[in-house]
Amino acid sequence: MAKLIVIMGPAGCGKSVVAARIAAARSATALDADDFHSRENIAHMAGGNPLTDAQREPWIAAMEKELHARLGNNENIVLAYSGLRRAHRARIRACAQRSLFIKLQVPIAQLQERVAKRQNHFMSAQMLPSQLAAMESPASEETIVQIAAHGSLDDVVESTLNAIRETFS
Ligand SMILES: Nc1ncnc2c1ncn2[C@@H]1O[C@H](COP(=O)(O)OP(=O)(O)O)[C@@H](O)[C@H]1O
Ligand SMILES: O=C(O)[C@H](O)[C@@H](O)[C@H](O)[C@H](O)COP(=O)(O)O
Repeated sequence: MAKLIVIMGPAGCGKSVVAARIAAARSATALDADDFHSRENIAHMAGGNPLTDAQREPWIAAMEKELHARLGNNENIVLAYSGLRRAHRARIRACAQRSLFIKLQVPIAQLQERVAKRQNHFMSAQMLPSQLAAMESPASEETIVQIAAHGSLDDVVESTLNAIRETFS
C-alpha cells in the first residue's frame, strides 16, 4: 500500500530540503507544493500578500489530483507542503490509506534568517507573521508528529527518519 509522508510547517522551516532528503532515503518521489501554485497565486505572494482560503482552493485541488494518481499507482510520496489549514490537511490526508505528517518546528527568528537568505524564491520574510497566524494548531490531529527543526539539516533528517520508522515499522 503506497504511503504519503507530508513535511509541513511555515515558509523557511526546511520542508523542501528535508522532503528531498527523506524521499531519497526511502526511495520515494519528492513533490513540492510550491510547484502546484498558479502563476496568479505566485505573483500575489511575491507582491507580499498572503493567500486567502479561496485562493488556496485550486492549489489544494491540484495536489489532490496528483496525489490520487500517483498513490493509486502505488508510488510512495514525500510532499513538502505548508499545511496551514486543518481542512486542507484533512483533504491531503484523505488521498492516502497510510499517511504521516511531520511538522518542523523552528523559532521565528531562525525562520526569518533562513527566508531572508534564500535566493530566487517568491516568498519574502515579511510574509512570515501571516504564515504563522494562518497555521491552525495540529494538536488534535493524531497523524501529525512535531519535530524540533532548529538544528543542523543532518539532525533534522535523522529525527524525521526516526519518526517515520516508528510509524511505518
Ligand atoms: N536545518 C537547517 N539548517 C540550516 N539551514 C536550513 C535548514 N533547513 C533548511 N535550511 C535552509 O533554509 C532555507 C529554507 O529552506 P526550505 O527547505 O526552502 O524551507 P521551506 O520549504 O519550508 O520554505 C533554505 O535555504 C535551506 O537550505
Ligand atoms: O499560504 C499558504 O498556504 C502557503 O504556505 C503558501 O503561502 C506558500 O505555498 C508557501 O508557504 C511558500 O513557500 P514555502 O513555504 O515553500 O517557502
